[in-house]
Amino acid sequence: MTTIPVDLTRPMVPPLDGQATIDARAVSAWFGERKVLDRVSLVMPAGTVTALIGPSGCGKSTFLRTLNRMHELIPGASLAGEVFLGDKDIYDPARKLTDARKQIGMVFQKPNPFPAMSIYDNVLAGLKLTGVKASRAERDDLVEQCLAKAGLWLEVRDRLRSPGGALSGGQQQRLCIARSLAVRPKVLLMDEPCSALDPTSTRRIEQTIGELAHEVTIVIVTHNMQQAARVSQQCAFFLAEQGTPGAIVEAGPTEKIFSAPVDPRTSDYVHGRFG
Ligand SMILES: Nc1ncnc2c1ncn2[C@@H]1O[C@H](COP(=O)(O)OP(=O)(O)OP(=O)(O)O)[C@@H](O)[C@H]1O
Repeated sequence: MTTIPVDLTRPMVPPLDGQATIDARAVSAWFGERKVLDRVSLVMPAGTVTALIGPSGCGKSTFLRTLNRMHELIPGASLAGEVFLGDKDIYDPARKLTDARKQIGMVFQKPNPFPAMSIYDNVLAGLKLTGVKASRAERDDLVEQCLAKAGLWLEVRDRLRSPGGALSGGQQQRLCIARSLAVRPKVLLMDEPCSALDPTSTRRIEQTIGELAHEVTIVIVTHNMQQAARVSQQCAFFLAEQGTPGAIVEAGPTEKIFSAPVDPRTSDYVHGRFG
């Protein structure tokens, strides 16, 4: 019998390259005449989980939506600035909107699978929209891979033809993560993905975030400071003071933001003194 040498020091998933770094440069956003974000700049490095924190209404979700061109879908909404994915501006007029959406996926606060569609078809729903063709065997593989990465495979492998709406809330959210992964995004944006879930499902999603971070850059909006501390390596604290547009007060390594922030407003917020 011959033995095949295995290099156990090699990571199973290759580390992300700089192409998956998302870099927002002086992003401002308006709803009609009202400016809600003022020149926000933030580098969200490849392979890192970045948490966006701050009180309600300071522009976290708006900023997240500028990162995959969803902000422009809102009637009356406008924007200035640049968002680079790797070395390309996603707002470059020469680039197609669908490219940005394919490369930068999004998971919302409330799980939104197609309720009557099977679990299997839910995972592949994004592929159909982007016109990607795959054989039956390739589709089967992809469904298994994505459900496994989202931490749902073992729970649903025997009922892939059941409707997505028959799953629990936490399972539905992991199904939505699997659906986002099927188009092989470089970045995954998550807008309070656990706020509608119980503590056990929340911990399961947090575990999934930790597992995915090696292959997709993650940006998460959360109101839960413990969650930000548990899942992120970098934090950005947003604030919109006295009717001024939202801006970043401070951003840096999560440990520093929680234990030794520079700005007293950051310290007050992370220690629950306001917001
Ligand atoms: N569709 C919209 N039309 C008009 N104004 C909006 C719209 N969406 C958000 N806004 C306003 O933009 C500002 C920023 O809102 P945004 O939802 O980005 O804040 P947030 O920090 O994510 O808040 P929360 O934590 O409560 O979700 C708020 O003043 C909000 O009222």
